[in-house]
Amino acid sequence: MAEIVIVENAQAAGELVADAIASLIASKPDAVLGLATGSTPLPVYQALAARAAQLDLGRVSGFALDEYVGLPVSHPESYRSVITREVVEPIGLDPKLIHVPDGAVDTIQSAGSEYERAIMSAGGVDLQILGVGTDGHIGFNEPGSSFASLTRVKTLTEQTRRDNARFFDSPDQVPMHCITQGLGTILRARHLVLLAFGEKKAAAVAASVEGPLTAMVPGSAIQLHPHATVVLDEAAASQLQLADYYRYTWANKPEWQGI
Ligand SMILES: N[C@@H]1[C@@H](O)[C@H](O)[C@@H](COP(=O)(O)O)O[C@@H]1O
Repeated sequence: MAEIVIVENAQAAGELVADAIASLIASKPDAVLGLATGSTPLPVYQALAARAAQLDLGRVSGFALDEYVGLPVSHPESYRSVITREVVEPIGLDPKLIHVPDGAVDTIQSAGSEYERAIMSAGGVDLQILGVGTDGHIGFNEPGSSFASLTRVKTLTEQTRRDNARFFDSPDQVPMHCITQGLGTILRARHLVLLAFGEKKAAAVAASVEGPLTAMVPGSAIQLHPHATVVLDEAAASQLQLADYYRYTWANKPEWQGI
């Protein structure tokens, strides 16, 4: 089972995950980070930006989870733009080392396999940051996604398009298709760190962490991973049956052990 850490708030979660990333970079200056979009990982990026001056980031590379298909990269809500604005610039990563799947329609047939090759040739992802959708999706792997899936095109559910409509002028501007790392791609990363905050994620978190392994809940794939950490606030943890056990385990964890 994943290690579940329940913290006071999103800011504390951001600090905790930034600590893990900082120690990864200290021991491996060419670390490969798996980057997620969405509002959830923002406290991690903010905490990293705050300590960027103490980190040697020149060789750190990154791979985003997903991208919309058919949205020009110059669009402010393309994930390429979001990653540049919220991750690369504030933290000061080298833009040449940051990869986002290519959502251009004319090359979409080969974009998935090219992305898989790029991840492999970088040596694989060391630490993958993940959020979770209200329907349990990770990346853009909607319910029904195979646990063995690799980077490919998916059709977004109505629920995901509604959830993401807040970033667009109207819901029908949210693209219908995306290209996303598969669950199989995500499971190859050496450490998964899934974050979730707020009551509206509580059901997806409980299903992912304690529910049965099922393609109906893509987040449940993390149960297959040998090193997965789930960082939650109280509201997101509110439907977990074993919450007291997770608190007890964390409180008694040796100080020298990170996440
Ligand atoms: N593709 C992204 C996911 O990677 C993200 O986890 C999810 C949740 O977003 P938020 O963190 O804003 O709740 O939204 C999008 O669908």
